Amino acid sequence: MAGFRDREKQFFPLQNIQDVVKLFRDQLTCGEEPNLSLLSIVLGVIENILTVNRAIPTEVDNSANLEPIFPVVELHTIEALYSKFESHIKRSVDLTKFPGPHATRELVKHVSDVIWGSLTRSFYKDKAHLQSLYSFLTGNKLDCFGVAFGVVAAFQVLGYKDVHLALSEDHAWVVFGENLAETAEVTWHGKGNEDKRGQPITAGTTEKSWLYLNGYPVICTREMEVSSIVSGINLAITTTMDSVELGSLQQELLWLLYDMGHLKKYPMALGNLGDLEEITPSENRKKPIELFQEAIASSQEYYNNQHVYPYTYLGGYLYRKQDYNGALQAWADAASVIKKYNYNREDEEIYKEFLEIANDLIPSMMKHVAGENAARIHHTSLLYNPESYANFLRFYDGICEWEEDSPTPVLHITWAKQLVFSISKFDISVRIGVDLKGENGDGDESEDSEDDENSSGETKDKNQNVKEESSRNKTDGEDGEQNTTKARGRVGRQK
Ligand SMILES: FC(F)c1nnc(N2CCN(c3ncnc4sc(CC(F)(F)F)cc34)CC2)s1
Repeated sequence: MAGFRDREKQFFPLQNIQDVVKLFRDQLTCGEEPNLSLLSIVLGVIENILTVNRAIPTEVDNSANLEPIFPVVELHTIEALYSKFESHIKRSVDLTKFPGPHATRELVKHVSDVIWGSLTRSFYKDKAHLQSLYSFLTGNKLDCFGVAFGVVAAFQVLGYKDVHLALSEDHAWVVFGENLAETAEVTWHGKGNEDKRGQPITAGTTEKSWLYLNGYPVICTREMEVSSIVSGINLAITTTMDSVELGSLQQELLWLLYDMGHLKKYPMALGNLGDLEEITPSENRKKPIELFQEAIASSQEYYNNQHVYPYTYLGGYLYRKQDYNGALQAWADAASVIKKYNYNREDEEIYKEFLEIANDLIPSMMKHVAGENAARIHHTSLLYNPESYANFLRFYDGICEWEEDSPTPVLHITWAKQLVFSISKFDISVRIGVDLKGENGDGDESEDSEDDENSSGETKDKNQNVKEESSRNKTDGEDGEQNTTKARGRVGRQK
């Protein structure tokens, strides 16, 4: 049995974060493919101990031992799980019927059936911590992403190099065959949708569909498949508490992958790293805002700017930083992406994202600035800012265009009520386009409003972005736990 080569064995036992980083670095630089099954099992063992099976020593006085709890991961634990996966896959797939170097659709469907067939019938598929092979091997449970990843890891165990993970913002499938020209569903999506496992993903399916990113999904290399399991580490101990150690491990591994260029074409992983940096800034590393902007640039450069999450990552961050003008611009940009799609019943996740922005975040932002008397008096508030108003309108315009020609309606009475509430907070001067201050762009007074127009025909506005540093109240719970300070609703992976 192939099992482990001495090269992996030398890194065990894993006693701390640096040991795990060294194992990953070796796997990513050793010249051969990184071993997806090994790395998924290692992350699953650590995640399980730090979140699910948190053995907090009750009798020990926790306030005394400030040492964070990092589990010691023994070689025999990993070896046992790895060989269980390897033998399960090799025993279930008779390759004599599949001679060629490339996978076939029949074989992809069969491997998907092997993974699928091992899952316990009744488990709550939305639960957290079901994404790794550890969950598959110890609990026979996998979430939607986990099944797709499991198929790809199984093909690596079988010696195939052409089966790779394809990722959208809320679904996963595989590409395979010569030049990765073939696609196949291998997992389910959402609730109450019949799975289409084995079927190709055709142009008809992907066109104007957010779930398939209009044909611009992330096509993973082996190294990007490693990025996907690192990005998929779930820090949640409870809905309000995250593991500090697990977050630190995820952050270190994402920087390792970033430095090696394996996040370059993976906008969501860049956004994930930006979130981690907001919570626990690393010295001498890029700032969150830079990472969110790199995620946007990645989508623009590699995915025809068809991804929405890069803009909502940025919008959420700016909102938390109370840079409300910036947040409105990012959300208007997000709406300018979604307007190119038609909304259908399998797109609920992105619907929830825009619903929260329109009916929760923007209204509470308007309430917040309406109370800022100083900004009101000096007209520096966004309520007097024509650019903010323009972004606000562009946001709603994008959502209306998204709804046009869609088989499923988007807007309903709550959207309309919240629109009326928010729009009424803008000052009459920006809504009717009169510049009450009478100042034009170059600062001198002039009655004639024509002069206020600059070359691009926009009314220049002296308003600066209204920014106040928000003091992020991070309160640590028990030793090694941290209240999640993320203001956004969870999307995509199951929390
Ligand atoms: F837009 C912001 F508010 C977001 N905050 N978290 C967001 N997530 C975080 C995690 N996430 C992801 N992060 C990395 N890779 C992937 S691949 C994928 C689709 C599926 F799960 F494979 F089906 C989801 C996803 C989904 C998007 S968007």
